[in-house]
Amino acid sequence: MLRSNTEHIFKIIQIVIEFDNWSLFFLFFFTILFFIIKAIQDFFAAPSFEPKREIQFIKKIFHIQIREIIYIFRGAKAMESFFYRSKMSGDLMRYDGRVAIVTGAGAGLGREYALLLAERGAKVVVNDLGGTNSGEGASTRAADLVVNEIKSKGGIAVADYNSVVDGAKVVETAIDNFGRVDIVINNAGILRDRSILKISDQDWDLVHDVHLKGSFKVTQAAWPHMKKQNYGRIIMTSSNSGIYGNFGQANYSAAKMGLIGLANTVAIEGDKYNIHCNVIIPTAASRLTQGILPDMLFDELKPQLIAPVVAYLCHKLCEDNGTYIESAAGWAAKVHSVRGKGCVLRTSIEQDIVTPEYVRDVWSKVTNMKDAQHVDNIAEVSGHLIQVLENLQDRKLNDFEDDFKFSAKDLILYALGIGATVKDANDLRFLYENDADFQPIPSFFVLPGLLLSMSTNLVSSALPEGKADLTNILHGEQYLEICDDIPTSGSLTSTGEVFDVMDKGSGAVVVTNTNSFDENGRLLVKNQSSIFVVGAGKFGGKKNPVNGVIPILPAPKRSPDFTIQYKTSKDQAALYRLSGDLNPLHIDPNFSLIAGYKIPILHGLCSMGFSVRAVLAKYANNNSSLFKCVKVRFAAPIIPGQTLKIDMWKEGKRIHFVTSIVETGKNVIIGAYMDLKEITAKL
Ligand SMILES: CCCCCCC[C@@H](O)CC(=O)SCCNC(=O)CCNC(=O)[C@H](O)C(C)(C)COP(=O)(O)OP(=O)(O)OC[C@H]1O[C@@H](n2cnc3c(N)ncnc32)[C@H](O)[C@@H]1OP(=O)(O)O
Repeated sequence: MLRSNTEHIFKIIQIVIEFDNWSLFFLFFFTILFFIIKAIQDFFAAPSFEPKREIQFIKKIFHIQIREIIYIFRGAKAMESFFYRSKMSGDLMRYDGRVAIVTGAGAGLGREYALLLAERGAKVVVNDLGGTNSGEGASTRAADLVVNEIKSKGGIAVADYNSVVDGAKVVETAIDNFGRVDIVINNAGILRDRSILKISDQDWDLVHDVHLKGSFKVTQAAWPHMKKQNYGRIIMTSSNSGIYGNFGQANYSAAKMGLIGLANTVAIEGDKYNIHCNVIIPTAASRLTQGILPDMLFDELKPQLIAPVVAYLCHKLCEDNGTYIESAAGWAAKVHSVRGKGCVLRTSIEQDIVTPEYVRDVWSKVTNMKDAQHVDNIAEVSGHLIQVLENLQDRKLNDFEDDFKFSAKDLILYALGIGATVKDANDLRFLYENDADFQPIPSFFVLPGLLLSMSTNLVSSALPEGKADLTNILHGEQYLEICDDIPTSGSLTSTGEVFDVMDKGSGAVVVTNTNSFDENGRLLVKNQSSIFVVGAGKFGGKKNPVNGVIPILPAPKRSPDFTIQYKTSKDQAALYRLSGDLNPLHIDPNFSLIAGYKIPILHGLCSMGFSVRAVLAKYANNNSSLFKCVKVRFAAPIIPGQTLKIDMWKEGKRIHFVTSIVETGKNVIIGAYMDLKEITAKL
């Protein structure tokens, strides 16, 4: 028994040494360990018996365990080889019955492609002119060596010494020797590196002939055969020198980029005949890259690490068509172009001029790649242009986006900015975050829309000529609608668009629409702002608004139902601006002079906030949740410190109001109304 156990242990060691899959080995090792521990446990748990029988029992146990260990390890070994076979060879990709032409196959990448395909059953035409790197001379040696190598390994290959420019002859070699052609790998290439000034016509032509024309000619000659057999796999070889440019390689870069263009169309034309054309963008150590790449990189760029990628692209299993694959050093990735969202350069379908100044003003939008996307085909390009025109017709111009975060502190600061005061006990709910009814004053939500307009070129993007800037813009009108329950803190995302542009002679009126959504995508707020751009009129635009611009409404003719007065403070604008509208027009005397005002004027939205407070206090018991919407026109400027008189008329759930200045009697807000969900005032 001892002898047989020793044999068994040797057997186990031998099996373990042969293990390739160590994770599998450890799995089984621990299974066995578990068995042994279990057996020992069972033994000690068993009732006591005579010592002799005990020794017998231990021997028996060990004998059985060792036999079992062998069975288990043998099982593991069998599984290991099964895994190995199925991973490495079980579904071995073969090319039996396929005929492949590999151009420039005398060395480097081409040689590796030829060897790999031949090893896996393809009959290979090893094309190589046998010239130098720069395309001089010719020799049969390079192709012959590769053919001999293939044959010595039992493969089938034939040499072809034609220039790829004579593509028909290359393909003839395939047909004469093997009767068909299934795979074309356009790999032949030369270099004639010179900086742009020094490139001769010959440098240009030769490089283009070998890379671009050669690929075209071989592909064209193979085409009828592939079409007839309803099968073909074509590879074009491009280069990062083409995609990114490389100093001294203008000729080569142009040809390599040309190959991508060639592949794009060949892929489209071949699709219905099951002829696929893909592009490989290799970085490989070859005679073309020797001396160009750093040594450390050069050593790792083994062509045999790229060949399997190309072999896969050439296999019937590969469904890609028109794909560009970059590969190097045992790494591969798909490459494709993307296009930015872009920017419409006209304000309406009627406007048929685009000025360089306008392009300058929106350049950051033209070049913004934030939402860049891949375009699949040329039909998508035309489809997109049609969409642009339809949007222009519907007056949907460019989209703008902005984020707006707010907390209780912002609500309180805003409330103070529009005159809420702790002197009025009813205002505490707007000023104290621990108040049981703490809530925002609804007009706070004009801010996301306004700040989007101020932080982007939304308004100036609408004007065909001349910019809108802080020296010539005035807030003309505002509409605000609250669409859902409003929170006391959160983060909103606002999207904005220019909705209308009017030419009022003395100025242009740009109407913007902004929608603000909460973190869950819920639409909370709609804003529509009309910005009066002084001096930007007379551009030949239309005068009247389009449908959808919310009109102002005249107040009823009778005397007001109710009036409230609020005195603004001299610091009103200084306080209000801290809510975000930092326009210097409202605080900087020098700036206001430039804008045409003797002293800084109050923010329009600040006076609107005062007016909303008045209506809310009178008709909604200061309950913001009853607010639906408000519309105002800013008819004249207000100086901080002036007293506002808000006259109100109740018409159902609509409260019309006009705001005027007590000291001058001048109307500053006209055509205004606020809609409530219900009225709480007892009249
Ligand atoms: C970039 C990001 C965006 C930034 C947003 C804003 C940032 C803020 O910091 C800016 C502000 O808060 S500015 C302060 C608040 N606004 C004001 O004080 C403006 C007061 N209004 C005025 O002075 C004049 O109405 C005035 C000067 C606007 C127009 O007066 P006039 O030139 O005399 O025009 P008028 O002859 O009365 O009318 C000509 C046509 O224009 C229409 N119109 C008049 N006032 C308008 C107004 N406020 N809004 C919209 N349209 C207005 C008239 O209806 C008339 O049109 P039409 O000829 O078709 O009848």
